[in-house]
Amino acid sequence: MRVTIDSLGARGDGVAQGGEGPIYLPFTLPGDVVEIAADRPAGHSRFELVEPSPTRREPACPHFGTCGGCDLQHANDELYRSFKHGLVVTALQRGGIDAEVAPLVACAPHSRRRVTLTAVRVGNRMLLGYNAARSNVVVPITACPITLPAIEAALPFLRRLAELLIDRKRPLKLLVTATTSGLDIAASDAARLVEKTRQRAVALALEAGIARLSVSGEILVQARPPVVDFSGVAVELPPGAFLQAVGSVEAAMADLVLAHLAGAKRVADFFSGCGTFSLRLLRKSAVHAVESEASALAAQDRAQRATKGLKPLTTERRDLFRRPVPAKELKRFDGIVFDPPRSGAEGLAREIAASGVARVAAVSCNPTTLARDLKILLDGGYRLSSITPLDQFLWSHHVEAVALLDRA
Ligand SMILES: C[S@@+](CC[C@H](N)C(=O)[O-])C[C@H]1O[C@@H](n2cnc3c(N)ncnc32)[C@H](O)[C@@H]1O
Repeated sequence: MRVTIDSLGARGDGVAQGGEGPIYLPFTLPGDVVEIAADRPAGHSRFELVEPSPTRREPACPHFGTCGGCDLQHANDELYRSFKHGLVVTALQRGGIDAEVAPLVACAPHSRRRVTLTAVRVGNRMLLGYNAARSNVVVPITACPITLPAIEAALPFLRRLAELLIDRKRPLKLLVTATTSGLDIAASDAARLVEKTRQRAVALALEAGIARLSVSGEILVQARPPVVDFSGVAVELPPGAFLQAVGSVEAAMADLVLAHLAGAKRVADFFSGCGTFSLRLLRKSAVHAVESEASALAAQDRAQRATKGLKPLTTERRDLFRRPVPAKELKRFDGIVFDPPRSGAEGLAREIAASGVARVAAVSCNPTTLARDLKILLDGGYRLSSITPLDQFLWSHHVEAVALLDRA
């Protein structure tokens, strides 16, 4: 069957209309004409590109098409950016919200400061890379044009490190973060380390000049504390702690949040992590930071104490899904920022809606749960003053957004 791709689906696959409903074809673009051959031998592509769309361009990476990390390297910038913008527009429409969406804040290639690599042993070979799309198969990589050059250059070292740490029975994960003091590597699902392996891993890490190596939360070696800079406030990252993936996009998110909450005297930062927003807000507002990870709260507390001229910070360890802060306790704040995991912050949004706090900034990595939470706030009397999509996961189908609200 010959079809023309007419749109992109939410996961970045091309969509064509077949007789029995939509057909999703990975790595195709609107305007592509493809021949679908369902009777091809197993393992072969189910379709052939007959006529390429004018929106195609040469992918930047040799692994594009097999590696599952990127969905859309073959799309030109205009199509790619309108796809990401459209993800937020569609989520708002489906959530019953009528709002204008600001242009996408884009990120450049070679800007990602954090990646998670997977290593597996296949026979005598050790493969280090990313999973293929929707699969457990690891595609070994020799390049990764989304990451900062420091991470790409470390791939040979990371392969040698994985050889030492890998457990034969399960995939090893390496969370690699480029900090201002060097690479921070947090390994998980590693083999049980005997003393000799431990020493070899430490020697290898020191020789490669990395800042810190930790395995399953235990620091094996720290040559220098891994530090990130939140607009002039230096924070020492706990092993494995959350960090926004691209520094420039994090700064753009923070600019939006800070401009909206300017003038607030007491701000609550929910799902605060290591203080991405709270530490920046502290230049002008007192902040109460709430988060489930004690190490992340301790990191921002230390950073606040070590930095001159900041307003007071209080921290609270709390499970905000099980125990959202009640509306009556929120009334002591005049600004709120919340930045939950993908599942969103439904319970907290209900409390905020009932609180009457003047200004709210909602940050999200999932447009669908964001739309649900925004609807709760709008129904509770808030007005949406802007919503901005931001791209931290270049060439993927993921998009972040910052929504700014005040009382109507
Ligand atoms: C998307 S991150 C945002 C962190 C921070 N705002 C930032 O920009 O770096 C979500 C944060 O929520 C925290 N978290 C996850 N589940 C939580 C829960 N049930 N209660 C409170 N915090 C939680 C995570 O530890 C993580 O730091």
